Amino acid sequence: MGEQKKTFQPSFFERIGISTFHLINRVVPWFKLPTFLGAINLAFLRIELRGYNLHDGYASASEQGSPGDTPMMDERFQTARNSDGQFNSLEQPRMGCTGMRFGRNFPREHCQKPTEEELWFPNPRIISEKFMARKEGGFIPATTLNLLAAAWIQFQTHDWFNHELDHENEPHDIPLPPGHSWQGKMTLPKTKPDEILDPSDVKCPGYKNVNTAWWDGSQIYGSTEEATRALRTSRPDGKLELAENRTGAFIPRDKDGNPRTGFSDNWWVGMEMLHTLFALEHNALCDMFQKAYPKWTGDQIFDKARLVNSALMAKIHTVEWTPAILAHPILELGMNANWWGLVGEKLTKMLGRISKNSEIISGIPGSGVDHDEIPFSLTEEFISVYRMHSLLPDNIAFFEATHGKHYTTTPLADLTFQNAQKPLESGISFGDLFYSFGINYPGAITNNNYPNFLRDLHTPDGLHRDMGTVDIVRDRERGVPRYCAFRRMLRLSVPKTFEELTGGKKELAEQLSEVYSGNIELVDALVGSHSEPVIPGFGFSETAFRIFIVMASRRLKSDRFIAGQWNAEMYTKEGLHWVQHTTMKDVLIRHFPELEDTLKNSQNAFAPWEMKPDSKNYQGIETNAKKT
Ligand code: HEM
Repeated sequence: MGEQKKTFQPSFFERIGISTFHLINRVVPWFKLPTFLGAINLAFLRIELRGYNLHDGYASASEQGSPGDTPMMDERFQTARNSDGQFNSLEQPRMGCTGMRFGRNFPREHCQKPTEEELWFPNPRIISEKFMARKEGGFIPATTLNLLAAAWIQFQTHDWFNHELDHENEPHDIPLPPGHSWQGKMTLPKTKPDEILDPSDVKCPGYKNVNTAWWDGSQIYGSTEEATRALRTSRPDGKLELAENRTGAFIPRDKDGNPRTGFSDNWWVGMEMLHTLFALEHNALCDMFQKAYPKWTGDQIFDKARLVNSALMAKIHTVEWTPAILAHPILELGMNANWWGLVGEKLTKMLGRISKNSEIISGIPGSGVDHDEIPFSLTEEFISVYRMHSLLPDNIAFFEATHGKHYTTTPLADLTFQNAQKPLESGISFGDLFYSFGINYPGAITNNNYPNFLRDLHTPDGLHRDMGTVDIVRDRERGVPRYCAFRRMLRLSVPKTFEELTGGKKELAEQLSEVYSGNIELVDALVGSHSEPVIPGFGFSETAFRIFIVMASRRLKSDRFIAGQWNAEMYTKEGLHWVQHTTMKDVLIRHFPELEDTLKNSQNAFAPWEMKPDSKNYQGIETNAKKT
């Protein structure tokens, strides 16, 4: 690979910072530095990566539209999120919209459509069997997290992205190696490429995001204005429609039994819980606004409640979920700094922003929008690193929330799609469900930890997929570079041997070498990420983490409603206070007060909750495992 070109030039001061940390990191990696210095190191690393690792999915920025070709017909969207994602950027109103292409973290010439040989070698089904399949009784729990953390990240990804599949043309016919069984042929619809707008799209096709790319709660509000309208009540109260039965409120169903919410694919009990929770939070916000502003119309109430609810989810993700899964003091400081700045939460809550524009001193919200010269989109590589299917356990153990009595343990496979409400039907309440998720472990993101039901998954659209195979095929199909190239372009060291890749795990190195014919350059990004040694406290690889460094802050920094008009004029004083003073724990207790006692000592709602005495008697691996 030749020298990578930068898409933007850091300032003189930033270049000095970057070079200084390069020198320091030759001796000490960032994660071994004292906490404060480590956080500064990450801040400069982020600037460096922004220069190299942001690339538009279009050959021309004109695809982002202009006020001339995409006029704002309704002034409402100056101060409200548009469900199609339009007008977040007033200058380039189609940016981040439903149906816009995914971008790239690597130059497009390095993300080309594979040849048939490249697509199928080594055979993705063999990879799934060798490196993904969970062995019988071999669930590897992530003991620093709870199952809510797994459900949360799927819930968030449903806000951010979804690829469109091509159900009309010939599907992939995945070659099955001799002796490997599957019911019939293993076919998979191809990812639908966008039309060719430029000659470069032939070699590197663009793929569309059918969700808005913004952090706008589209998983609960929908990704079109029409979808949003259909989810609201017919009353002028700004609320989302919820159904009600003796167990409380829940997401209503359409005539075919599908959940009526913004994004209902890949539904299971975890989605049922989080969609319900944040629909309830939206409705609580509506009550608050109606009281504070009795003259507001239903639209005004809805718009502000959505703004606040979306910002709250972004904040919970930034300062709670991320430090839980990347449990390292530098990340704790760094992620808090993304929201509150290095001056910290207390001072920012008390005084507001003390630095007008510095995201480092006072955090990203309100620091000013900056796309780093590349139109905002989420990227193919961002999706690739969120392929975290191994977070899902085989079974979920259910308990009663107040005393902790064990009810039952159910295979997760029996709690998906139409069966997501099964526990509620058997008398387990939402409060019980949250308590149970609070003490169940998710799976660790590592080799051989895919739940087997996902490797034999029948979805309501009639498809039958091995998600291990699919995860590999999708990355290759969409031109995501393989592990070594991926690391090289993220300016990380590249292993020369399989043993170096696995951090000295000989047996794994041998298996990888065998499957990848001794060619380390062929190792898939996902397999390499699952095989490398992890930084202490981290729930996923450093390779994946580099993509997060760039993208986690970008989602905030590009958003007009977060980095831009982050003020009481946009959010109201009550709305801003709601975002800044609410945590995941508060949301849970607001809607399920029975959880208050359990959560009173919890520092982070995504770490295992304190168990009630009766739950401690349960011996299953779901809640009881040797701490790692
Ligand atoms: C019971 C739970 C789940 C089910 C049934 C499920 C199923 C699926 C299916 C069917 C797809 C589309 C596959 C294709 O491309 O043909 C998919 C994609 C994906 N899933 Fe899951 N999944 C689940 C949980 C999760 C979790 C916990 C995560 C963690 C973040 C996750 C992350 C992803 C990602 C990143 C994609 C790619 C989306 C895209 O291509 O745009 N999933 N999943």
